[in-house]
Amino acid sequence: MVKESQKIVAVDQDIPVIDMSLERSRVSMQIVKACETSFWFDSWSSLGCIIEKLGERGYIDLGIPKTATVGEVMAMQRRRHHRTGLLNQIEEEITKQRMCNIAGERDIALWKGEKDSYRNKFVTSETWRQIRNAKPEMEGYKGVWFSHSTPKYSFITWLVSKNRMATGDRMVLWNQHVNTSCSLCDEPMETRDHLFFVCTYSRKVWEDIAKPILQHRFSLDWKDILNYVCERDSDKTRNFIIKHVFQNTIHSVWGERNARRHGEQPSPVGKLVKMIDKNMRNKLSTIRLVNHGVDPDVISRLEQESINFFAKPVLEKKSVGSVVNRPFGYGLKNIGLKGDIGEVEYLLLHTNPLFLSQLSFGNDSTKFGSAVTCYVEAIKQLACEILDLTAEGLRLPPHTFSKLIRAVDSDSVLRLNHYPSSNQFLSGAKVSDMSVSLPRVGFGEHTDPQILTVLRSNRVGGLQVAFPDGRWVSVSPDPSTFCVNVGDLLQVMTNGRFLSVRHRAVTTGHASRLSMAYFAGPSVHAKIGPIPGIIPAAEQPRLYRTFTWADYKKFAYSLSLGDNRLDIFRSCVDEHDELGF
Ligand SMILES: O=C(O)CCC(=O)C(=O)O
Ligand SMILES: [Fe+2]
Repeated sequence: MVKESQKIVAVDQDIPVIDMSLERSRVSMQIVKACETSFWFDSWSSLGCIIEKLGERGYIDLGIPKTATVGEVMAMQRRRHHRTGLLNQIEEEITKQRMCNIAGERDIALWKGEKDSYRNKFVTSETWRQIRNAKPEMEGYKGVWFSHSTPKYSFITWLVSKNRMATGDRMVLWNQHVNTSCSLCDEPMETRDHLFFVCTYSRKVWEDIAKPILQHRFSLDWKDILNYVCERDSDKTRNFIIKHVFQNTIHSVWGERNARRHGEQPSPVGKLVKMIDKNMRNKLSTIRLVNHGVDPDVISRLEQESINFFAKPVLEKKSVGSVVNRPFGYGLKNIGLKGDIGEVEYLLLHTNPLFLSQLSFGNDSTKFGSAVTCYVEAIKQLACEILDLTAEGLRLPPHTFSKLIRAVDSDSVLRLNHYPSSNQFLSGAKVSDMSVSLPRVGFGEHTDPQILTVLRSNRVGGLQVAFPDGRWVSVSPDPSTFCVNVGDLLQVMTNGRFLSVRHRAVTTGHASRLSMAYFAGPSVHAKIGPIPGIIPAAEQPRLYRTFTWADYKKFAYSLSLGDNRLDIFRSCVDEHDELGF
């Protein structure tokens, strides 16, 4: 039983290791009945753990071996009289248990929960609460620890909020001759509250970054800022952005301060602002949409139709594409025209109503067609809402982006991807031939070309997103939400303020995965380039030249899936084309 409770603590490597011999008496498991219960190490009586009361000497004093169970002691032990009261008390407990006559019964493990209640169900969170030593909540902890925070930023913010950084006022306590002045502005005493965000340098950084977000709540006072950052905002995205920007600024200002102390060249305010802005954009290249308002029926209808479709024989599936030109229609393993291969089959559909009306899905034509149409209509609406919010955030006219999607000749597409389970693997390998737990490439690494992608998958995971530091991070599957990815065109139009996100899908074959990706694109004739309102005149050069979506597509077809398709559109000179926005 003791081993059992130790195992529980060791399950998750992220949970700190806890010495159960110290915690056992307070914690987890109580044994009310006896034959597998350790006499010494389980808490079977009102005295708690006997080993903790007597120590190892107790084996001799009581004449009971270390490995004895309560059941064995009940059966064998004859009552003895001792000189010490505690030993006699234990003898009494043994007698009491014997009178209950439980020796031969099986154990029932009860887990100690809140308010000292016991139940036979194990709940990790309750056990964790029992074994941890809860300290009072730290002031401002909500601004320090939050989900999806960047650990290195949270860590520094934690130290700063506890005022534990080696600022001038603290260093002078250890060494009177230390230079206490602020390395950023030469103020004679560098304190936490001065460095963040009163100093002329960090104040400018904070103003540039945070004023547009915080507006009338903008402040330079450390306490005010921390309080505001900890407030709950009903808008979760805004909440996240504020916290992240706050932490990122602290991290960057501290980095700049250290660099200067160590004799490095000062960075101008603009450089730091750009860096923080870029980090933020990287964080937001993929977002998850919850409470999106799309009718679940519309989603499940298309999901069911897709399942039915992919269950058909390959020849039948291929016939769907017979009336349309490549790349539309059914695809099996081959992605694009350059030999990219994945463990996937898909159906690529143009969302133009005329195109959809030309498709034939055999007997199920009307049902499939109407499921696709309803889904596309709902997701297009959602994509436009997101794009309008994006335009608002960038202080651009409201429909700057969405009007491209709403255009009658918008080139938006829908791809239904099916990653089969191991017994359906497309390569023809038998289950026994391969290790199903080794992830295989389902859809190779790439960025999505269009403006925005709205992606939904079933309960099976597989989507991974590349982080700037090179890590691949798995996106947990949640069929009730959508993942929204920034596409190449949005990167161009925002002159790199948003970055298209590199992602891929892997498949282990444990279960069949279905994803539905709506790619919101403009008309093929649309001119794409950085939107004039977004280029802050002298500070940031125009990163891309103007091109049409047709130009991009033509070029993209000549490349492999993972190639960078934007490099050739990078501008060398500062152009001033008429974009018509
Ligand atoms: O299936 C997925 O999760 C990703 C698919 C994808 O990236 C795509 O279709 O472009
Ligand atoms: Fe994609």
